[in-house]
Amino acid sequence: MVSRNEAQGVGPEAIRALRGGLSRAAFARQLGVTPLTVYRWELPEAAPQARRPRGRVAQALRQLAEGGQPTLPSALPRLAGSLLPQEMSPEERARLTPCLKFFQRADWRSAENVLLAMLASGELRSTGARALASAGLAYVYRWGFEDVRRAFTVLLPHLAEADAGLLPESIEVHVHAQAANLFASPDGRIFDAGKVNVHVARAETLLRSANISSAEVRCLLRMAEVAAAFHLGAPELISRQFGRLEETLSGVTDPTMRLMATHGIAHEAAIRGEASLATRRFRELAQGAARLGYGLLEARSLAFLAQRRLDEACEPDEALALVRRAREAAWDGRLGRGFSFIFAARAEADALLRLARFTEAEAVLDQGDAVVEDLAWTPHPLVVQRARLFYLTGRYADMRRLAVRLSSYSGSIQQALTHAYGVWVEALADWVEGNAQRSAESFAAAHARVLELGGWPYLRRDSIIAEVGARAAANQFPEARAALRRARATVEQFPSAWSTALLHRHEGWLLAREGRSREAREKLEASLATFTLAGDLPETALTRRTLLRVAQAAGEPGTESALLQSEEELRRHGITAPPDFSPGPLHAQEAPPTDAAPRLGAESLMVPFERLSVRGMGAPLIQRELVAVLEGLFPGCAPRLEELDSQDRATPLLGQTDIPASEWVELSDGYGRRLRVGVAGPLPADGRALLTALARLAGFALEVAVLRGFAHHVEPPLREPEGGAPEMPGFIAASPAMQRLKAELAGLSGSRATVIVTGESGSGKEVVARGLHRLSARSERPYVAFNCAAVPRELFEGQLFGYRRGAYTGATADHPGVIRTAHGGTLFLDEIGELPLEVQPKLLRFLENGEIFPLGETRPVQVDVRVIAATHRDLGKLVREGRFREDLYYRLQVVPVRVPPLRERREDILALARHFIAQLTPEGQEPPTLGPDAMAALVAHPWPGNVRELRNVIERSLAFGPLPAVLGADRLRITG
Ligand SMILES: Nc1ncnc2c1ncn2[C@@H]1O[C@H](COP(=O)(O)OP(=O)(O)OP(=O)(O)O)[C@@H](O)[C@H]1O
Repeated sequence: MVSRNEAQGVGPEAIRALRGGLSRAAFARQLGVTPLTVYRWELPEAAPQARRPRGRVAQALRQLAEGGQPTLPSALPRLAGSLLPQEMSPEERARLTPCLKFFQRADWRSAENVLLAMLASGELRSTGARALASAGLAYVYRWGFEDVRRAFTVLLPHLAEADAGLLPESIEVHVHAQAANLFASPDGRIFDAGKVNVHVARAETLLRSANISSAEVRCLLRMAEVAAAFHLGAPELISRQFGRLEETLSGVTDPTMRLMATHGIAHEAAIRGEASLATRRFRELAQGAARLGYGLLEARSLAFLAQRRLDEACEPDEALALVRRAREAAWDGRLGRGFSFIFAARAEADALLRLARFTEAEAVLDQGDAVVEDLAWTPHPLVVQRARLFYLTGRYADMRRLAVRLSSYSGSIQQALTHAYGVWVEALADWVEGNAQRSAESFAAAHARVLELGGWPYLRRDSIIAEVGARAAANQFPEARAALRRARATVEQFPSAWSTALLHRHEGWLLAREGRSREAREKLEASLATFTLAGDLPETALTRRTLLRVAQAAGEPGTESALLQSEEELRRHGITAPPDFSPGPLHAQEAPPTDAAPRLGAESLMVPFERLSVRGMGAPLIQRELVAVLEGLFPGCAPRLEELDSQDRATPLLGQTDIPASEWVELSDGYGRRLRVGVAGPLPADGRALLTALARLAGFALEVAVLRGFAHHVEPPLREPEGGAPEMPGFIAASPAMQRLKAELAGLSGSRATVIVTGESGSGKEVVARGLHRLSARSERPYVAFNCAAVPRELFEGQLFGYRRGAYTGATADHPGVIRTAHGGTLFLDEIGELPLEVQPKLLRFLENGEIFPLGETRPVQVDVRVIAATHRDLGKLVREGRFREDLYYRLQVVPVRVPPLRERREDILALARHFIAQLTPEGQEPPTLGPDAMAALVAHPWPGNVRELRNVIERSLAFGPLPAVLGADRLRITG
């Protein structure tokens, strides 16, 4: 205790005793002085920098030291609280630590239950432990359930404790990190960028002074900064903060946090206009979150993926399916509707608008807006869809009201951007009301505003494209041309098939007004084609009407009735949008084409080339475009697309196959698979050349789509090992496909990830598994193969997980089980499709946390094993049939590796044959060489039994009689 004498003088000992368990910084905050001052008080009297408390502070401290009630300063009574236990006890730490596992697995429900139970039971006594538990709970509510307000309620008392300096530094840092994220959260009533900065700064100081090195805390701080920059609507700041976040991420091991941070990074790519990268990232994130069972993040990623795909002009049903999955993952009764729901609503409404399902679209927008209201969020994310709804259904007064709502938005979330959207909606309202000039000015103003703000490619693109049309309508041709150049550059920079189609329409309109009706029609045809293929009913109908009006103005006969039909089509869809804004006279300077025969030659290539070179199209759309273009170019020619295997056997993909094709051209699908496009004759004179040119262009477009990640299935990137292909003795890989596979295996050698190898029976799956083991750091440890098809059901669990003696009748001795046998090494689970259903959850548990429960054992056993599974069956089908658990399926699909059948890689046949001849020739004898007829026979055989069949053929041919010098076809005896 502090002696009266010491207290009188408030010497160093007295100060230290009064400070007790408080950090210097916390103690200093209590007293309203700096930590340096406290430091100086605590120095021995003799030290040159030593100081003593003075004045009212000294008086209050003396009173406190004497056990009396301090009168001044007012913060001091709180010091009494500081004498309660603050530091966590080892027992408390032991109780709290296991919760980390729940966070890492995104098991939010368990984390919530356990933490609530601990807080309610009173087993956590110290302020430190209680604060840490609450910070954990706030984390669960914020990231697991998107319930920011509940998170706040939980954290708030501990923020007061942190302010009062009542928390140990190592725990205070967590409280500030959570607080920073809550103030940065997507809730307009809570968001406060200033407070984010304060809490980040306080956490940073504590990290430094207490020397805490936690990558996870740093990552959380960076996430808070990024979110704050995003809500402020400051793209440049977002990019800068994202750079820092990415740097921090490298040290983070918690898989859930990695996903959360990666989600932010995907967003940043979208904001920067890196469309393909964003699509790829959202797709991967959705898969990663699904594997982890992190419903909310899966839903959010799917919502953004749906929006990305719509931008790429996917069919609306695809987007609706993604939104449906998002709803299932999060909102179908499991979670309240938070921020992410707004984006699911946006994608859903967009898709419904494309299907002309206006009432449903409006209902979805209303649901989304209810969340916007509840969160005091900016209304702009749903604006484009709402404005389109009003435009298509002729609700112009509503459109004006929407513009006012945006322009008068006074919230703090992306205010400037929201106002820019307001200008855009106003411009649209002017447009539909026929005020082209004012509309053009407003679109230009919206565009200028968003350029000033930086980033935000969507509004940039939408406003500049609209300006082209508005300028054209206002007869401002030079301005329209200037806008067109800018619009083209913008679409180049932020590719989107749907936006390109829109730009083509506006450009067509401009050309028509300039009197260049032939070119106008080509643009409009290109636009029409993309909208048609994308299944966008309203835009298709509107574009068709514009096209017909241009044709009519150009004096083309027969357009009257087509126009009537077109109006009827619009009516049928419930579209009341005016024909075109301020139509004005169209000049007909060019004679319309007079014959209906296919127009060939350079000119006729214009539209097809335009259609096939739209940037941002996905691979399926390109394929459909190719067939549609050919249909248009050679009417009645029955175009079709087929895939060819290495034996030239064709599988039809698209188009008509009942009329035999007379012309074929091959192209690649961008992945190296062969396609061919065919048409039935007779073709015009230069038809063949045209077909070839278009096939080449489509092949090129497909390749670009794959490279840019617009293809449907993004294959894993190949990681070339440093210094060329890896050494894998005995693994024959002469074909490009196997070379790629080898490089892929080398890329996987450093990882612990579970790999699933698929491929037909005998194709070499086990060889791949062994190769992977040999390449890995585990190569010196055991490699254990276990065939799931070879073990009787009732013995399965024991064989796999092991058992204690007496665990069941017949268990006469302990058995470690194959998993434990493989400890430190690799376990190859062959025929995983045969795994009994009842064992599947146990294997899943093992894959997730490395724990097994041997039979008869009461505690789990931790094992370090890398699993490589293999199957020749279609696991997806087994899942659909209910014979394989979906969760295990996704867990296994972390890294899929496909071994192609031998017929798809004929370059390997002779290399393998020579390898087997060398291997099977008895020692001391000269291996025979292959005769030319044998080689021809080997290469021609389809090898339904794959490499195993080839090996058997060679083995048989060497087994009978003396070895010949040259192995001829007669000795090979290939059957089947
Ligand atoms: N790339 C290769 N290089 C050398 N040998 C190979 C290669 N691929 C397969 N083999 C040989 O072919 C035979 C069949 O291979 P493996 O057992 O790996 O096929 P699998 O796909 O696992 O078959 P299953 O599905 O029937 O289990 C083995 O004798 C193997 O050594």
